[in-house]
Amino acid sequence: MATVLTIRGGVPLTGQVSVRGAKNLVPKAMVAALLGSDASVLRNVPEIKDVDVVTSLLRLHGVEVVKEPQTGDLRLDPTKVKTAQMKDIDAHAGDSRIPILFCGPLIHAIGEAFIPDLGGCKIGDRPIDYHLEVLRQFGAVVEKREGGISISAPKGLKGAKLSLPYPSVGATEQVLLTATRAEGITELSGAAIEPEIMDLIAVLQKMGAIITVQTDRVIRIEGVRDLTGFKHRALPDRNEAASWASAALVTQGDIYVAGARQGDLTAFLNTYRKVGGSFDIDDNGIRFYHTGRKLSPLVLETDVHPGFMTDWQQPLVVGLTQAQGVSIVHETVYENRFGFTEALVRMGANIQLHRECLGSVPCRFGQRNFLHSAVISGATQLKGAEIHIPDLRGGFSHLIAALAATGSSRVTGIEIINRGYEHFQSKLEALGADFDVH
Ligand SMILES: CC(=O)N[C@H]1[C@@H](OP(=O)(O)OP(=O)(O)OC[C@H]2O[C@@H](n3ccc(=O)[nH]c3=O)[C@H](O)[C@@H]2O)O[C@H](CO)[C@@H](O)[C@@H]1O
Ligand SMILES: C=C(OP(=O)(O)O)C(=O)O
Repeated sequence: MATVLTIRGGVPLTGQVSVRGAKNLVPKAMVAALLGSDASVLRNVPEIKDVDVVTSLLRLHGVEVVKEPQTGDLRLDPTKVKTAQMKDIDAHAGDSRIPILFCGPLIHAIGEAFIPDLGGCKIGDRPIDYHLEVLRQFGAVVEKREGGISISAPKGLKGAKLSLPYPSVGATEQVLLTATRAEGITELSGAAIEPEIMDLIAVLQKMGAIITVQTDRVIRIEGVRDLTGFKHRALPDRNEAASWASAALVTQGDIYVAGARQGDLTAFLNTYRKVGGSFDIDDNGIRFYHTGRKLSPLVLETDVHPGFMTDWQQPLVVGLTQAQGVSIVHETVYENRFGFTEALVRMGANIQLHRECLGSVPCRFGQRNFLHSAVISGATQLKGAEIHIPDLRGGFSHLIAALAATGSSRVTGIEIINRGYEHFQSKLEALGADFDVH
């Protein structure tokens, strides 16, 4: 029987939550452990589904993954790494996007990799052409097979001069994880430079890698033969922090997010201030709150770092339904990230989607028939509805809309939220949300 969350809206969320290691770093640092000749220790690991998926995939490859009972730290020992059974790997098809990052590390460790079809949020086509192209340039041979791909490098992996057509986070990580132990020098231009990527570079440097981040999105990696294990504390989850910030705005609440770091959230904080949200920063976290004054509409474009992160867009759009006037949001990272607004419209929001680029950030989707710009007119009173959660951030957005709405909402599909929000039900409870689960 599917779990149903019944939410009675209208209660401002107030109190404190903590964010731990970032969903967009932790599973990748776990994959990096495969490159070491001895065990690694990763701290600040959240209990989220993507960590479980990668734990399982690593174990299938003979990596010992042990969680310290006291601290929750993960100890990852790759010394007995081996080829996994294809059928066991395929059981993880559709679970997450991380398996594609196993390619380089597994080829270095055992000469081959079988990768299941990827999962992750359905917010666009999400092809892996950049990943496969860079891997081929390192000398890998990729074969499509039923349920995934097989990949090997009969002549070894060799450094290469690479260029990404778009600063893809995953493809940049693919290059980092492959180049560190490839023979010779790799130069990547058009790289993504998100804070999670910088943290992965920190992990790899601790392992013995030589990586230089140059100006203008160029990263240079000098391949080394061997790497050791690492000890690392994962950077906090800035996307979860931004989600709770939007929850405070939407429910007229006041939430202290322990662990949130200003430096990772600069673009978000600027936007939050412009819309009329307030925040106080201290050494341990950030307090986000609604001031009681009217919210202001704004024009917003998502972008790669250091721009406004696409994963912040969906929760903030709910905030914009509560602003007085017309806001415009141009999504330039994913072609199909506004599907979640359908439920908001059913709840009473006034949102129109457009195929045109309503903004000035160069965008790949303009002439291609994608509803990737939104016009939001507010403020509108949201009312409870039946909701089925479509994806991670869209789902969180639906939850906070339901928490702000009059009446009650019946929400299904909440398992998706566990992919990126640790213990979200107990956090909601701690913030005073009125809901039950059956
Ligand atoms: C687990 C993880 O870290 N997920 C994050 C990561 O996803 P992910 O790494 O999948 O996102 P990318 O940065 O690769 O994707 C950005 C854009 O590039 C396109 N693309 C990407 C690869 C490719 O081979 N071909 C291609 O066309 C995608 O379809 C998308 O339009 O970065 C995104 C952008 O900050 C975030 O929203 C996700 O939360
Ligand atoms: C799009 C997201 O994640 P993933 O890449 O794991 O699907 C997200 O975290 O919002």
